[in-house]
Formats: sequence, structure tokens, C-alpha cells
Amino acid sequence: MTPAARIAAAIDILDDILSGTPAEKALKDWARGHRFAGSKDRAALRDHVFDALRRRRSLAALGGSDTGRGLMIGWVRASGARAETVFNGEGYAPLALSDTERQAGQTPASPAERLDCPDWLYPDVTESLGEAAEPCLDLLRQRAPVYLRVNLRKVTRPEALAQLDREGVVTEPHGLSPSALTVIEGARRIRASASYLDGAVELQDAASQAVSDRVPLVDGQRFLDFCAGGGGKTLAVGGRVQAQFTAHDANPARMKDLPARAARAGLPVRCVTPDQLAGKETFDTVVVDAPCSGSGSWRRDPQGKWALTAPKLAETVALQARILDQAAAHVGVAGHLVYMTCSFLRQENSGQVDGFLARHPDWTLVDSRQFLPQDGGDGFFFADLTRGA
Ligand SMILES: C[S@@+](CC[C@H](N)C(=O)[O-])C[C@H]1O[C@@H](n2cnc3c(N)ncnc32)[C@H](O)[C@@H]1O
Repeated sequence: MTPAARIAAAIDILDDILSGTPAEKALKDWARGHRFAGSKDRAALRDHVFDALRRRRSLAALGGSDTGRGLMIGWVRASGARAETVFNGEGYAPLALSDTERQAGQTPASPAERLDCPDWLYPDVTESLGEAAEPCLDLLRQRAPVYLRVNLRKVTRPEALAQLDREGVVTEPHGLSPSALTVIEGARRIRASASYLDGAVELQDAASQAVSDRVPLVDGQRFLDFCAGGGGKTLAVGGRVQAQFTAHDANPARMKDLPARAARAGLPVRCVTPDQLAGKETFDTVVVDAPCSGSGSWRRDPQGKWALTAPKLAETVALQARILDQAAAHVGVAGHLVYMTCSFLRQENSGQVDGFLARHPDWTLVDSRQFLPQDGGDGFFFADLTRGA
């Protein structure tokens, strides 16, 4: 496909997404209907589409409309080129610009528009992050690096780096975690590499690894991942501690991949349903990796940024408080309750911890940390709480 044909295809896919189809599904549907497109075309299209979604607001301003075509006109203009050079109707290029389109479009005006943030959310972001708000929002407009977690149960980080290198995946150590590698080259080879298939490395964000490193747990203790989902935190903690691992999720179907991932990692994990956990079972450490706005990972899921609304956020914050109260009941004497989100919004993070401490005055905060994309990973929050002084 020519560069212009790719832009024409991106317009169709974006229109599908803007009408409500999840981005991954829209990309898959398009590929199914266009078998002639090779892997390079599909990869380029994916980049165009995600890039346009991350910068949807500023590109819509530049392109003159919040449609697939408007976003891609804005995308061409943002790259410094004249839209007419691509939108000319030649071959498989998009239709030529109309007079209205030629005159439409303006430089993003407000900071929220320039930084691709919904207006209603912008005050929350600035209140949460202060001076860090602008660099954070700016990084969320860019593509996320690919990070790997080395399974330290199986290999050292230098060993994993050397093996990956032999398999055509070039990486370098990342400063946020002793298990983290940044992928420099060959990201598309990871899933077929022996390093990945043998469980020596997993795909995991660097800040997600950094919060897992801070989980207080020693060999032999009992650990509960209360919101386990695919088990990313269990697997990361299990890479460094020989403990007894239990994974739970309100929706057990979310844990369907965990047994296979745990087997690949060589980590014994017991998966339990809410009914099985309902008794009085307690643990030394309970991790709540709570459902959240996902604001810290909007580079990877840009649709989430535009789908969030004030009522949805309020609902999520209320749910987080309920989950924390439920999970606290499973913390044993002198145990720890670790709260995490992949968000940078205060109401989901320190606000949530303050609310918990107000409802449970016998608990104290041991440690907390906010990671931001400027630290070199996704936005993540971590808080370690314990009962008593
Ligand atoms: C952020 S995701 C977890 C991601 C996972 N820990 C990982 O690292 O891959 C949040 C999870 O919380 C689960 N969840 C939602 N409400 C819950 C509840 N009341 N109790 C337990 N889990 C819940 C969701 O099903 C979802 O899988």
C-alpha cells in the first residue's frame, strides 16, 4: 500500500472506531476484509490509528472535524505537510480536499485542546499533578515504549538481555525496576521468541513492575491478589518471592489466562472464585490492583481517555472504596493491604487512601508513591497500608 492508501484506510478504521467499535476489533475487521494488506501495512495502519486516537482533540481542531477524515487531515497537517499533497484523489489516496475542508481547521487553542485532554477532566489533572500535569499529558499523546519483565525465578536480567539479543530483540535495562527491560528493536519478534515462550520474559510495563517490587512479602508468606485479572501483579511479585500465591477476581473469567501464564513462569498459583474466598481466610499481604480510570495507560488505550465521563469516574471511585473495604477483611494480623491503580488522578489514589483511613482509623499508611510517564513507564499509584501503628 502507498502511504496515501494507508491514510485512506486509516480514515475508514477511525470512522468505525468513532461509531463505537473497540479499536482492536476495528483493526481486525479491516484486516479480514483486506487480505492483500501485508504485515507492514497492518503495522503502519495500527500506528496511524492509535496515533490519531491519542491526539484526537488536537488533530480534530487542525483537521476541522472529529471524523476519521478530519483526524487524518489534522494528522498530515501536524506532521508539517500540506494536506493537499495526500488528499488528492489519485490512485488509492483519499478524495481531494473540498473548499470547505481547505479552509477549515485551526491551531488548538486552549491548553486542554493542545494537550488532548477532555475539558471536564483538565482541572482534575492539574489539581492532581500541579506542574507535572502538562508533561504528563504531553507524554500520553505519544506512543508507549515496549517493556519486558525478566522472570528472575528463571534467569538474570543480563542473561535475558543476551538471549533476546540472539533472537533479534534488542533491549536495555530500565532504571525503574531490577526486572525491567526496554525494547529498542525487534518488538514484533517477542511473542515468537524462545525467551517469551519459555517464560523467561513477559510483556509488562516498567511502572507496573516497579509497584510490584514494592509489595511487602517474604518467602513462605501468604499472598492474595484480590483483583487479579490476567495476574500481572501476582506473576511479577512471584518472580522475586517464594510465597503462597492466591489469585481472586470478582469476574473469574478475567483470570482465564492466568494458569497458563503461571505455568510458563514456573509459579504455582491457586485461582479462587468469590464464593471460595467468602469465608474467613486471611493473608499476610493482600494486593488490590483496583479497576480505575486507566488514565496512566492512556498511551496504550487512547479510546479510554475519550470514553471516560465524570459519572463513570465517580462510579469507579465508589467501587474502589468498596473493594478496599472487602479486601481489608482478608488481611491477617500485622498484615499489609497494598492498593494500586494505573491512574494519576488524586481522587482514585491519595484521596482513596485518605477515605480508607478515615473509615478505618486502626490502619496506617506505611508507604505510597505516584509513578508518572515522565518516570519512564505508565502512570501508576502504590500505597502500602497496615493495621496498627
Ligand atoms: C486493573 S484490573 C486488574 C489487572 C491485573 N491485576 C493485572 O495486573 O493484570 C482490575 C480487576 O478488578 C476486577 N474487579 C472489579 N470489581 C471487583 C471486585 N469487587 N472485587 C474483586 N475484583 C474486582 C476486574 O474484574 C478486573 O479484572
